[in-house]
Amino acid sequence: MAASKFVAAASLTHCRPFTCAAASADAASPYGSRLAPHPPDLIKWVKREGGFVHQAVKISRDATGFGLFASQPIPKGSQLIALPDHIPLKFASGGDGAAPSVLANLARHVPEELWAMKLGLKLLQERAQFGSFWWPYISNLPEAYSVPIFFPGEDIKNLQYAPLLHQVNKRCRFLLEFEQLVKHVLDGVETSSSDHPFGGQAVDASSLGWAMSAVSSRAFRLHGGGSHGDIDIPMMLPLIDMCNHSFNPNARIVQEQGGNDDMLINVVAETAIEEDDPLVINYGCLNNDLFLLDYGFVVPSNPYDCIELRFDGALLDAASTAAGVSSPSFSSPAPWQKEILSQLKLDGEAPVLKVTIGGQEPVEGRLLAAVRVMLTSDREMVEKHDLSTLMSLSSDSDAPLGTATEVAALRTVLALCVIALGHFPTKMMEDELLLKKGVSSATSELAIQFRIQKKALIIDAMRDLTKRVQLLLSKSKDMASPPQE
Ligand SMILES: C[S@@+](CC[C@H](N)C(=O)[O-])C[C@H]1O[C@@H](n2cnc3c(N)ncnc32)[C@H](O)[C@@H]1O
Repeated sequence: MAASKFVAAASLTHCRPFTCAAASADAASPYGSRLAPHPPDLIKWVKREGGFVHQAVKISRDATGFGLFASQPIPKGSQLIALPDHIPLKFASGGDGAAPSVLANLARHVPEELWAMKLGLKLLQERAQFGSFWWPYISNLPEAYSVPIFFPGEDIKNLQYAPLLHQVNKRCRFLLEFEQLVKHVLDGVETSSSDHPFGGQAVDASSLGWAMSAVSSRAFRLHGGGSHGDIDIPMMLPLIDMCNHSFNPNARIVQEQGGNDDMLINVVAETAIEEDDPLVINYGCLNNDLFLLDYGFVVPSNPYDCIELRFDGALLDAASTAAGVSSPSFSSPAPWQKEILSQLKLDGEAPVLKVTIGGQEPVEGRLLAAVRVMLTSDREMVEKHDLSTLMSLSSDSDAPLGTATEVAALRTVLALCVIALGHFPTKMMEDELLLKKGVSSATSELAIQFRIQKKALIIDAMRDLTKRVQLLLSKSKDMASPPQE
């Protein structure tokens, strides 16, 4: 109706549009552009609002966009940043202490695993509102994110790794469905009404995706404090979220209970920091799937990266046969073997069939134990060991069920690795050549880096397992041959 269109147009003058401010694309760092072309100084804002920022902390451009750096040496243990309770952006934060009902209603439809979307709704609301307390912070947020939900379809395919493709598709589907739901709910709210959470603006999958990515790449889950007790509350921490990630951090977040049940959030120097060093914190011991999905980057040689496989009798029979086992029986375990598989949660009620290769161990303990147990008929020998021994690959020459079984088990896992590598349409050398020649976009580069890292970790696991097999074989040969005179 014309009348309501007029109202909508009028009300939009009171809200900030979701279309981004024109910011120049930055070739060195395509994700460096911010929502506002010239956002206010975040350090000054935090100080003005009662926070503390160490005099040597500065914000500078780097390859990731921006980061925090030390402008002079900082001694270990120094307080770097402190944020009082009213600065973090939380879902329930707002004038009256409770989320407005339309927003709360929308948030109820967000599944727990996509918690970032819930806080994202609050972020969008504050982004839309002229005069928002958090605008100095929000205007400093990146305009775009390098997470795979924004990859062109070709680069999603270029990831070549089914578990991640599944997650990306799930998130994209959710955003498209949620867009419809938001539209439906907002249809029932007058655009000029103060109940409208986005100042009368329509919200589409793209702005929802922007908000979800802003939160997933920058929010921290910290103790709520006060009435929230020990519950982890996701919150966006202005300025603190300018710290980039490292598994060797020189800073960390520490929470402190202030007066009136308020929570003070501090960043403290964990080591002495040299002049010009970046201030880095550990985002968590995550695999590259999560780093890419939530943060839009890949950690090279990530010690927590792994590949997922499904524990499947037919797949394991094929791997075992390829490894030279004459008649493997993964598809038809004996009752006593089935019992152990159930204890490993690989059979029985509500099994967890996802197993991993790589990461902290070359092969997940549950998979190793299952393969060992399935490749022996010696029930008595198996029953001499507890589950943790069967799951462990502690020393190079451990063979709890005997050398022959151990060699067959490790070769079966090696064959699984070969099968997993075969699922990637390109070889690692081809990928490396592509990167060397130069690819056309940052998203293609990220997708190729991601799949190179997956292949590299499989190859590392294969090297480790091969070494173990060789050691076992040489040890058993030594024992078989009589000592030389
Ligand atoms: C919490 S923000 C850190 C500040 C961010 N660099 C900026 O420009 O606003 C997290 C984002 O920084 C980038 N980032 C952080 N650590 C990184 C790292 N080790 N390697 C590459 N990118 C990183 C990623 O884009 C990530 O989503």
